[in-house]
Amino acid sequence: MEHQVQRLRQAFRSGRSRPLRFRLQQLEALRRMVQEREKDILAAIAADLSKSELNAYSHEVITILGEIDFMLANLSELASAKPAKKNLLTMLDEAYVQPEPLGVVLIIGAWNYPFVLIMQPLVGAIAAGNAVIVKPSELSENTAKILAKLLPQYLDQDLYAVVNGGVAETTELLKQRFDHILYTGNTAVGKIVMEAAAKHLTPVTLELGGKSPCYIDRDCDLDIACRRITWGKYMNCGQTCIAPDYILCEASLQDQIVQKVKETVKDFYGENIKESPDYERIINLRHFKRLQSLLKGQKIAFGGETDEATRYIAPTILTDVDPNSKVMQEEIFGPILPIVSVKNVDEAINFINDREKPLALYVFSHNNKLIKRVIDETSSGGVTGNDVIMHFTVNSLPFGGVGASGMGAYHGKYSFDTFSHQRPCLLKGLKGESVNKLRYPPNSQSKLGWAKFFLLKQLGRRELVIMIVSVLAVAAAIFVKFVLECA
Ligand SMILES: NC(=O)c1ccc[n+]([C@@H]2O[C@H](COP(=O)([O-])OP(=O)(O)OC[C@H]3O[C@@H](n4cnc5c(N)ncnc54)[C@H](O)[C@@H]3O)[C@@H](O)[C@H]2O)c1
Ligand SMILES: CCCCCCCCCCCCCCCC=O
Repeated sequence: MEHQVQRLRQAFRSGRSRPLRFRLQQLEALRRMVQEREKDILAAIAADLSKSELNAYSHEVITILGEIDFMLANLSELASAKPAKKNLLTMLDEAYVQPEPLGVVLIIGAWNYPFVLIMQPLVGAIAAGNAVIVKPSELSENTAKILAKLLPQYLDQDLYAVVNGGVAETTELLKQRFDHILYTGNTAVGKIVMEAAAKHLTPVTLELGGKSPCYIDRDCDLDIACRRITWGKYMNCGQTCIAPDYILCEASLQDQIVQKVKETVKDFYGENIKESPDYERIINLRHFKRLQSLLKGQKIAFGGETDEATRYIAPTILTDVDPNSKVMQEEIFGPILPIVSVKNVDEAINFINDREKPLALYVFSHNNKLIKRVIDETSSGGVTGNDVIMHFTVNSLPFGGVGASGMGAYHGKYSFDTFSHQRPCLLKGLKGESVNKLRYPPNSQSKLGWAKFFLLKQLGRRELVIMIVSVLAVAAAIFVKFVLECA
């Protein structure tokens, strides 16, 4: 491992990853890889998640093609130096912020969207000019294998590497010094990653999970709300970090919601859900058993069937759920949708604020003021109003958590920024020592007065013009006086 990181560091130090032309070439190669090897990639994702290739394409491949296209179109602007506002003391100097690559970065992915969660940060890290090691999840082993096979065929092998393996390999990897780590996965391992990173003072982006609430207001089109929630909850068999984890609503809405979700499930997946190519399976037996245990003692209003041999769990709704029950204590990450009743929106807001900050928050209402109020009075990684999941798809929005759901963000410009250092640069000339005397010892009251004037005075464009005109006027007056006196 140490040797591998060293090799990448050496390649990074050679400066090869920095020129924009090189970064663009690598991103184009990545796009070629996705297009030319689409079949292999889809087959791997499909095998890992019992997913149809059509769904693998729309859940994972579209996002990556969009992200690569965004970077190709915007890289030169993102990577350019941005002029910075100056003060009176530095008025004649050049001040700008120059994004620079961080160095060698590590990206650790999770199994539930195994392609996106490696590739999307990788696009940002390459665009920002870094060397990168990616560590796909061992639980989605087919995608891990295809990434290890394909990435070296298309990308510069000295700058970008894939390490595959489980806890032992990741633990070893985390002993190495990186310049940034982006980790996606559960909170417990997030803490392990952050602790390992702290030993080297390596900054981290932690893309974690949590229980994302979904509040349905009485003043709402329930048909539409339930259709959208059904899509987002049961997509990928509920194994989506931003799936609506549970519903909060007034008790009187509960039965209607159950009925409408039930009808939508039938529309989406047919009479025999097991036969539907659009309904996935639970990733492994451990998660299957964990999910089964969440059903114990609950009122199952719909679904609840399980089949261990195929790790099938039907789309399920639990009603009258006690907030203290197990299903409300951990992120569900499966196709189980509890409904917890609240008296009104105030109680919903308190319910959300009494718990860890979630990765996503959803509110359904005709009343925009109510939606804004819920946003203003709570906190979460991201929000979608009157829909679920969709904020993930907008790459002009930063994607990430807050508090227990993570730190930092990526996607689009935010990925570029995450993997860059915003380097402040001030370039001065070697003249102007008369002004500099103000900061050289010995200090005095008068120097302090001038320092205050130069550093604290906020001059807008108008004041600057007045000042320049005044200086010119004084100069002109001196000149005229001098010329007239000499004449
Ligand atoms: N915020 C997001 O974008 C996002 C996306 C997907 C999943 N998630 C969250 O991730 C969780 C599900 O993922 P998971 O954690 O089951 O995925 P996982 O089991 O695939 O683990 C994630 C990564 O951590 C590594 N890992 C596991 N144990 C480790 C250890 N002891 N030391 C070092 N590395 C270790 C794995 O090898 C893997 O690469 C959920 O909570 C979900 O909400 C978040
Ligand atoms: C025309 C149909 C297009 C549908 C696009 C929907 C894309 C959904 C992508 C969801 C990906 C969510 C990944 C979340 C990562 C966390 O688990």
